[in-house]
Amino acid sequence: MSEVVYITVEPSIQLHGAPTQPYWIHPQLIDSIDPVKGRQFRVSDHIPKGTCLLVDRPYAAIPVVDEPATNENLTCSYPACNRRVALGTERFSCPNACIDDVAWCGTTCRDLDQIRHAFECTWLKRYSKPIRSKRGEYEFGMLWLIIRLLATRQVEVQNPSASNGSKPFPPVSKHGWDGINMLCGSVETWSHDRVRNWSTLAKKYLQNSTILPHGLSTDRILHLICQEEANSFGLYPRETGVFPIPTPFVDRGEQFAAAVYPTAAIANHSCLPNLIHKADDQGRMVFTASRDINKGEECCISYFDLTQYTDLTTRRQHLKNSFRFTCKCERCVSEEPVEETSPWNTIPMMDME
Ligand SMILES: C[S@@+](CC[C@H](N)C(=O)[O-])C[C@H]1O[C@@H](n2cnc3c(N)ncnc32)[C@H](O)[C@@H]1O
Repeated sequence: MSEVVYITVEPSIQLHGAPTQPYWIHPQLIDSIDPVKGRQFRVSDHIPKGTCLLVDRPYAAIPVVDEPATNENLTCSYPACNRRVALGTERFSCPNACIDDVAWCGTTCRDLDQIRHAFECTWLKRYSKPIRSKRGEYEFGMLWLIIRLLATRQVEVQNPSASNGSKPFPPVSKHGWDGINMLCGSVETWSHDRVRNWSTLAKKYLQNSTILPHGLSTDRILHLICQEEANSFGLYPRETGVFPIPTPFVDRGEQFAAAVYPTAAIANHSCLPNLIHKADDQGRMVFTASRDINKGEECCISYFDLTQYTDLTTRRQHLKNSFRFTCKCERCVSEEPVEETSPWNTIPMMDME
């Protein structure tokens, strides 16, 4: 077993023109449709290494931490803040004491987040314990992220002008709930067993009710789970996608949150990525060119930690299990074993008549 070396690294490359807006796209980053992969990012001009290409705000995010009351990686629940609520600083928890994972870094964030949190509060109080004990942390996190997607939508419906304030990204992406609707993933994407399990969860815990007044059908909620599972990002303390893998190698660290980003989700995967990605201190997903990118080239991230799955078989197996596609990136294709051709296949067949 290889040994993981934990050291903290500063971003290895300099950001050019790092943006300050909550949402930002480099003017040369364009989107198009690939016949096999669907939506994709390309660049319309040469991009130098180190250029920041995208900053996307999460539509919804959840913390993923053990022992939240004492964990220093807990993030502020107010989506526009999302900063870590470090231990030692004052934390403001829910007045209804829903769950310890919900906390704000100050009373301003807590007050501004009142309407959004009200949507999830009763559900969390009622279902978090039974789901966690019967189904485990993964399924609890998945359902909570769905609740937070629905909560943002609710806020958007109630106050359309305040919801995002960011320009849509034409032509194959939209922002806000419209952007969520465009995410790939459907019941056809996933295995029958997984869909059946999610269907049970959706019926049991996510139905439209007074506890959860979202107005969507159970089928639409099931579709949303399929989309969320195909598109959510884990948030880690260090970058994902640094390649070639440095020696001694540095993994990306322990996951502390999960989030859905409507625009960042357009990026396809490559095992030889030209983008590195990492959430900034406000949970915004930042894409940065890890090398010079040629005009017209596709821009890809890595969906997994490249230090963890290194050979062709384990990389493809991991992507198949987690995302249900066979990776056709240039690295995988170039590492495919050359099929032995029998000499008989190359001899033209004679007409024996
Ligand atoms: C997060 S989405 C990326 C955006 C997606 N192309 C779309 O149309 O919205 C992930 C999906 O894109 C496709 N995809 C991404 N990277 C791929 C790759 N290297 N090879 C084949 N398909 C890929 C797969 O269908 C995968 O389930």
